[in-house]
Amino acid sequence: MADAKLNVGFLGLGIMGEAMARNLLKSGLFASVTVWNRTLAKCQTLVSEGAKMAETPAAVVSSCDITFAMLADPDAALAAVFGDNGVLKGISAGKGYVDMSTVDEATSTKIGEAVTAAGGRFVEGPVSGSKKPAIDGQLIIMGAGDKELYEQCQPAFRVMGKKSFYLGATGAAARMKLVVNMVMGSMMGAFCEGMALAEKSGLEQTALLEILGLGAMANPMFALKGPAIMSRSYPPAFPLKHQQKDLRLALALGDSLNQPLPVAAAANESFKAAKALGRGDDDFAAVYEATQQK
Ligand SMILES: NC(=O)C1=CN([C@@H]2O[C@H](COP(=O)(O)OP(=O)(O)OC[C@H]3O[C@@H](n4cnc5c(N)ncnc54)[C@H](OP(=O)(O)O)[C@@H]3O)[C@@H](O)[C@H]2O)C=CC1
Ligand SMILES: O=CCCC(=O)O
Repeated sequence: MADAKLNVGFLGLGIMGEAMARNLLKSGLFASVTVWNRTLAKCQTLVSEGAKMAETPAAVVSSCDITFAMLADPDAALAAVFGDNGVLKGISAGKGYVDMSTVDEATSTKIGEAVTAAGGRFVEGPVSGSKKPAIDGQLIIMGAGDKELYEQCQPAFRVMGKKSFYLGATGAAARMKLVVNMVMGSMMGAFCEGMALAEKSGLEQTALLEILGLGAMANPMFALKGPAIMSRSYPPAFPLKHQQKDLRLALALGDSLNQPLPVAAAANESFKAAKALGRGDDDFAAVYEATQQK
């Protein structure tokens, strides 16, 4: 992307995608930024800020050199590529497709093989960091797949993130992201149980937060989510349904390798319970609600 300005596209304008696409737009590095979202009305804000809009993934890809995607889950990622007027209908020789959604290796591999069979190039690029890091362009990007495309994406990755890692062949970044989010979900599950036990045993949750924050377990997630848990108010930054999806996919990876994952399996049960309570669209800190069931 160093020479002539490229036309870039973005599929999926949810919590993360809208912020990431906005940063591409604001950077001024690209000749154009063309966006698509399944619910097309959600494109309007970015269009009012200077983005172009296309009515299908195929139309985005055919008008862009590189298209990024940030979609909910494996079903969404596959639908955008293989569906009617999907990515495959717009791919041609040399075009790049970079899927930044959190999906499993099988999904990513299927997409990568189809894109390359059509003459395109493929990188998977899932991210760590939530709504605020996405807004601030401070995501951590895990890349794998076509190394040349990964290098060509560096200017875009620097706009969206603070650091990117090239991890190897397609699948490596998907696996890394699932491992990272398995640890995160397990930590959040344990943290919420601690908050619940503190409260039930007559301790101040604020005191627990302060004590945890001063010791070896201090971390930004407890500091950020602790107050939300105390107020039992969970505006979504990372929707709980996506955290449960990531635990489910990580457990499936563990199954396929005979890797015991008892802590993650228990955390997954808590997230499933919270989802059953109707908390799927709340922030993943709402797993606390599963600890409040009688
Ligand atoms: N939020 C976070 O903190 C982080 C999220 N992630 C991952 O990033 C991805 C996006 O997350 P986030 O932005 O929070 O999610 P949102 O739920 O806010 O957005 C999901 C996006 O996927 C689209 N979508 C859902 N189903 C389909 C489908 N069948 N076909 C096409 N498009 C579909 C939605 O379109 P529509 O508007 O029409 O519903 C929307 O654009 C997920 O994989 C998530 O795990 C990774 C890091 C952090
Ligand atoms: O996949 C979501 C990750 C959220 C985070 O890293 O804070």
